Amino acid sequence: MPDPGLSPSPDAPPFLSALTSVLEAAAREVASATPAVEPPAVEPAAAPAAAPAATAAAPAASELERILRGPSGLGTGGLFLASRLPEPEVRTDPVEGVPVPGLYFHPVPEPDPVRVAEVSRRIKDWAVDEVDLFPDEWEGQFDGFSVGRYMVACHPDAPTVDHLMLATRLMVAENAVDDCYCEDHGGSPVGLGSRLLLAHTALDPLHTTAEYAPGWAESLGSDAPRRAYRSAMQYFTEMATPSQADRFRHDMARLHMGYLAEAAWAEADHVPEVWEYLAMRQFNNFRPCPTITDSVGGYELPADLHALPGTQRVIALAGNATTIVNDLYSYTKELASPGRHLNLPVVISEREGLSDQDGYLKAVEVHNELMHAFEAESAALAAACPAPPLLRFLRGVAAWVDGNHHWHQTNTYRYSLPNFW
Ligand SMILES: CC(C)=CCC/C(C)=C(\C)COP(=O)(O)OP(=O)(O)O
Ligand SMILES: [Mg+2]
Repeated sequence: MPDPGLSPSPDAPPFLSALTSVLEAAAREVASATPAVEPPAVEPAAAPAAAPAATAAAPAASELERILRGPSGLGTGGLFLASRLPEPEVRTDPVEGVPVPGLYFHPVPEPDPVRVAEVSRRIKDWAVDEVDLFPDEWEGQFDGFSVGRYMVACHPDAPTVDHLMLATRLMVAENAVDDCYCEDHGGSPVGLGSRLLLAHTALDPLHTTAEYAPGWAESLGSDAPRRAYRSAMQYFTEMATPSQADRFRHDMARLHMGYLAEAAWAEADHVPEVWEYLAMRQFNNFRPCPTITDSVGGYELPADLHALPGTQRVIALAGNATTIVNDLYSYTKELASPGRHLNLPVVISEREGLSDQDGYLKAVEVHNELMHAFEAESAALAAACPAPPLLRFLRGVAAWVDGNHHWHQTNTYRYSLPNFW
């Protein structure tokens, strides 16, 4: 059974080692349960059997064999890339920025500087020449975001820079919508629903009559966020499968719903209950970034495996952990911004009568509990359904979680820690 590129580094955290040992055990089981001869290169597309529920017991060997094969039939050959990718050069020099004391995270090496430089060059060209993203006075903030470094750190298995650019354009476009529609670059809760819905049609197109279609099409070029969404989505749909594009649209609708809840509370100057805030932050969330890890990796997690309740829970837990990381590293930036910017430490302090410091420290504990739950559930899912595309997807989500922390910790242009220790 070829290793689908899942062998973790010797110092991999226990969670990843567990994933790998599950894959090796599954490989042994399938090898012992199946003849040594090579299966036919292309099998007639069989009617997809119901995907096995993520249960404590591993699926039967025949079912396991079907799952391990992944998607088959015409046109699926390209979904399985060479299992060994060249190891990118990584630097071990010390990085700027210190981690939040007490935070549970996995350090990652500094991303490959050659890839970082190429992605940074290409994304700047795209932003300036293709979508006219920002006025000159915002160029420093664009550069300071270091999106090239962010995406190379979060997608270590991307086979090419073209694949990395899929994630990078979307990340920039998503932040442009957040900054310009919701936050401090002209954002406002007033009328946000209308702006977000019209921008969403750049991802999820309007299907209408010949008379009204031109007005809609022209609107997609009317502001930088919509130009960015339109272009980034065009590039994405050219390389992703229709199922992956549909998954992404669903995740972006979740994101936009989260923005609307946050705006409703801002408009009323309301501080939600802690659980209400956590619910909002599960939607106003990095989720649309890790869930494209398969598209950026050049393979596909089949829709039936993505839809498993176990997969959905793992994705939600990972997204929640990554987004609370942002709350913790952006805390001082948000305290300094106009008005009251809600984040988990602020809401805990306000709702539970704790000092700023104690509210922050409790938010760290909430993050750690989410991270442990993510890793435990991911390992359980891998054991219940050890299909190579799912195992690779789970590893990709874990890599995104780790790269996201690395970027937040080391982006000292954008973030700094409170003096609570
Ligand atoms: C890239 C993406 C999908 C973003 C989703 C929502 C979002 C902007 C965040 C999760 C980051 O939160 P926040 O608005 O607090 O950003 P900063 O703290 O200003 O970095
Ligand atoms: Mg923030």
